[in-house]
Order: sequence, then C-alpha cells, then structure tokens
Amino acid sequence: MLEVQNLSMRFGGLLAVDQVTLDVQEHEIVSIIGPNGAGKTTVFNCISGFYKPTGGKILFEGGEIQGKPDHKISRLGMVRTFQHVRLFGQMTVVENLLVAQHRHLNTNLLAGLIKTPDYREREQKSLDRAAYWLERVGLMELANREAGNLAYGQQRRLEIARCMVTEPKLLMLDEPAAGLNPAETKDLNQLIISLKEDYNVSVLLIEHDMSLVMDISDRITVINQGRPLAAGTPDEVRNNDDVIKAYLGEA
Ligand SMILES: Nc1ncnc2c1ncn2[C@@H]1O[C@H](COP(=O)(O)OP(=O)(O)OP(=O)(O)O)[C@@H](O)[C@H]1O
Repeated sequence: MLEVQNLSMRFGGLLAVDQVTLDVQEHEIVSIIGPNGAGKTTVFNCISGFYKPTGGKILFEGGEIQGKPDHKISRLGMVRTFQHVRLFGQMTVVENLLVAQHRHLNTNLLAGLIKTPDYREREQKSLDRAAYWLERVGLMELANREAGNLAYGQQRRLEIARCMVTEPKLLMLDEPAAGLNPAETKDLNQLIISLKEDYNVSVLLIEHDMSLVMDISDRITVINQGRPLAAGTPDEVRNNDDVIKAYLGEA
C-alpha cells in the first residue's frame, strides 16, 4: 500500500532523514520508533506532503506521491494527526468533523449555495459519519462543546475521529499517546487495533510509549540519527543489539 524508498530530507547542512526505506501493507500496523530528533516526524512530513523530500521515492498504491501537496495526498486516502493537537479550537466538536469532510471532498461552493439534492445528500452523509465516529470515540455527549475546551485526551480522540470521517485507507498517527494517562493509553491501544480489525485501515505510527508500540505493531522500523537502524517484528526489534545500544545511549 505505502512504499518509502531511500527517502532523504536535507535542511541546509543537516541531513535529517538519510535513505530511509519502509513499507506498510494492507491491514497492518507499522510503527516508526527512534530516539528524540531521529527524524521520525520529518519522515511523516515527507510522506504526508508537508515537506518535499530531497531524495527518494514514496509510492501509495503504486503511484508516486513524493512532492505532491498534502491536500492531494489526503484525498488519495492517507491522512494524519499531528504531534501537537491541531483542531479548530473555537468550533464545536461536531463542526470539526464536518469541516474535515468538506475540505476532503472539495465541496463545490455553488452547489452549497443553492443546496442541490446531491449536496443535501452529501451533507446528510457527513452528519451521519460525524455522529458515528463521535459515538465510536466516546465524544457524542460533547458534540456541541467547543473543541478547545475538551480535556487533552478527548482532543486526541477527536483528532482520530476527524481523520476517520474521511474514510482513509492509511492513517498516520504522530505520537498519539503523548500526554495521555495510562487508562487513556489503554483505550487508544484498543481503538487503534479496532481501526485495523473492524475498519480495515492500515496504520503508520510514531510513538515513544514502548509498551503501546510493542503491543499493537505488526512491524517496527527503528530510525537513529536519520538513518534506518533496524526493522522487524516487535520481538526482533526488542532483541536487536543496535537498537538496545541506541536507546541506552539516549538514557
Ligand atoms: N523544518 C525544519 N528545518 C530544519 N530542521 C528541521 C526541520 N524539521 C526538523 N528538523 C531537524 O531534523 C531533525 C529530525 O527532527 P524530527 O522532528 O523529524 O525528529 P523526531 O524523530 O520526530 O523527534 P521527536 O521524537 O523528538 O519528535 C532534528 O535535528 C530537527 O531539528
């Protein structure tokens, strides 16, 4: 589904990502881990179209996407969350989900003004999807609250719902457990597994919470100082000497 081949990203004199190769197949949860500053978010930014990589190829369902703008990439079915929550804080919870779908569908302004039957039907479907995902992530009762007033863990769940209403094939999550308490992390763990099992969404994950990563990942890629260090199943990665050294070095 997603293939990243020899991806590189240079910022001036700094080679933040150096020849990273990884792939995500259908029905898979793949994690990218590595010490702080290893280049994980930069890999995400290249894949999702926020940066134009300086080298390498990115293929999504067989087509090259490197350098395409983020809105085009998200319409192909690959959407992401951010390390720092990026909701529309002054809109309500449900409005955030409706706006996400409008932006995704590129709704025609004229159709919206005269409210064609086709437009009304799409509006209804957007509302249904929003309601479904609010229920699914446990935010239905907060639908009319301002998103900015939600507790942090609720905002993180809303972010995932905001991705899911666009019905992605691949969901990219950048440190979804950061700032969550243990109970919230456990819920997140189950939610991510359910996205794969019940909705057939593949997941690419950056995460520092090792118990979450080891628990839910089918495969893990380790990056260190921009370079790929190891890749394999959670067990293979856990027992890899280079990985152990990199993490001990950080501590
Ligand atoms: N826009 C940018 N301009 C210049 N340097 C950047 C830019 N974005 C990232 N970097 C640098 O690239 C390197 C990799 O950063 P990146 O954020 O990708 O690491 P990370 O593995 O996601 O780290 P963390 O786990 O702390 O989030 C860092 O040295 C960072 O300072």
